[in-house]
Amino acid sequence: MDEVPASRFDAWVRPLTALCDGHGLTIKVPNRFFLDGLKASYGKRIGELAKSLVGDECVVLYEVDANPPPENETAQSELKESGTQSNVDGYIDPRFTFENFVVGSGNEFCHAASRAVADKPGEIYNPLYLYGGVGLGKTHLINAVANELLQKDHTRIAYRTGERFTNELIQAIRNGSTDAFRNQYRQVDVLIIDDIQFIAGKDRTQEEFFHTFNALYEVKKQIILTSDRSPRDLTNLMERLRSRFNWGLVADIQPPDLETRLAILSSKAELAGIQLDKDVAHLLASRITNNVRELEGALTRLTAHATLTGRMIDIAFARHVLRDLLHEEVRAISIEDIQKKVASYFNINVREMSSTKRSRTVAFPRQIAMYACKELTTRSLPEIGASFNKDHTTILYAVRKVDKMRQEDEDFDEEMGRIMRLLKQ
Ligand SMILES: Nc1ncnc2c1ncn2[C@@H]1O[C@H](COP(=O)(O)OP(=O)(O)OP(=O)(O)O)[C@@H](O)[C@H]1O
Repeated sequence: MDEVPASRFDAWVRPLTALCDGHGLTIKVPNRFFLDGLKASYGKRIGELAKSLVGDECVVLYEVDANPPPENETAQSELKESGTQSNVDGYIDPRFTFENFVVGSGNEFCHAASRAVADKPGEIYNPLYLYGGVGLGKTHLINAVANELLQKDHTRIAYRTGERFTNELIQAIRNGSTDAFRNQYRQVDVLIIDDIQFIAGKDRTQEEFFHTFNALYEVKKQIILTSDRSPRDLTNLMERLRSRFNWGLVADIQPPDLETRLAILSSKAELAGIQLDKDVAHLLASRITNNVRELEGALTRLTAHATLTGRMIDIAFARHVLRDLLHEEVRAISIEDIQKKVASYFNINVREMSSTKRSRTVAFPRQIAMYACKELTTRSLPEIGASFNKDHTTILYAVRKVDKMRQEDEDFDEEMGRIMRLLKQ
């Protein structure tokens, strides 16, 4: 109790009930919302205390209590006050903070840009447009910006997914309440839209968003957007929106390298209050390479299995529990396989794949191989680049070029289909 101020003790510790059975500690919490806040604020410390009380092998399990004690509302109201969620229209996830975001290759630029925006919203990078593949931390970063802003002052934030923005607009049109729809967005200091790609191809939504964008931008309110693609690659997007998305800072997030994946695992394990064996961490980080969400999911699965069966998480256990996930990765096609097969298809020497020759007979098959590597393996652009002796921008260029050709040329698309099937055999 000495470690936590009285108000926070009442809010976060008093509503808990704990049960210790000699191997582990089960903590009952009043609800899911409370659980997220508790883990983010005290998960690490609870894990440490449990170990010092019960022993190093102690596993902490959290359970949502079906019959919570009546005084449990304190934490929610405390969260509302400290995080001033009342200034928020939408849900900001309290778990996603800058403190628990691991910075490494692939995300450092997006991280720095997000930090800068959290420091000076509306002033330097407006809009901030973050894009990149699935599960790489975009949502985490934009929530971190929002959480940071909520700590500092009374910034009013609207947080939406592109899908929800669209659905709300459809609803407003149906109800004849488009004015109210418009107004709610124009009164905020920061507008955050996750997965803005969703509005592409939806003319009315784009039109509405265009006006909201202008209204906020003119009065220097911060706009933050995420997408799975760069503005340039968002087909079916109005040109005037595309150009606006480029007015501020466009930053791409790449899959983390091995070192960063290990650091993320260790941070997530620490937050969950578990000790992860080095070899197991290495097994996961080297096999699950381009999606942090999957990496986190693997860790959660391992922990749950270990807790339920009372087993230690060692390599054999991890291989068994995650056999489907790891097996799939083992079977995955390698870059070398692709280089060999594409070279033989086009009748060129496999060494040309990493040579500097630029003649079309060599350069084009090489670009096709680069494209196939991106499509069929889980390797990141820099990793693919290294296998071709090129940097990641050359790979990106090749991927885009082949993609575009496939869209525009039916015969080529058919041939590419054949090549891809061959590569998968
Ligand atoms: N660098 C990181 N440090 C800590 N956690 C991370 C990091 N990158 C991603 N994560 C975690 O991975 C999970 C997926 O991240 P997030 O939801 O932000 O991905 P995303 O890029 O928004 O994906 P999607 O495009 O599918 O929405 C989250 O739990 C997030 O906390």
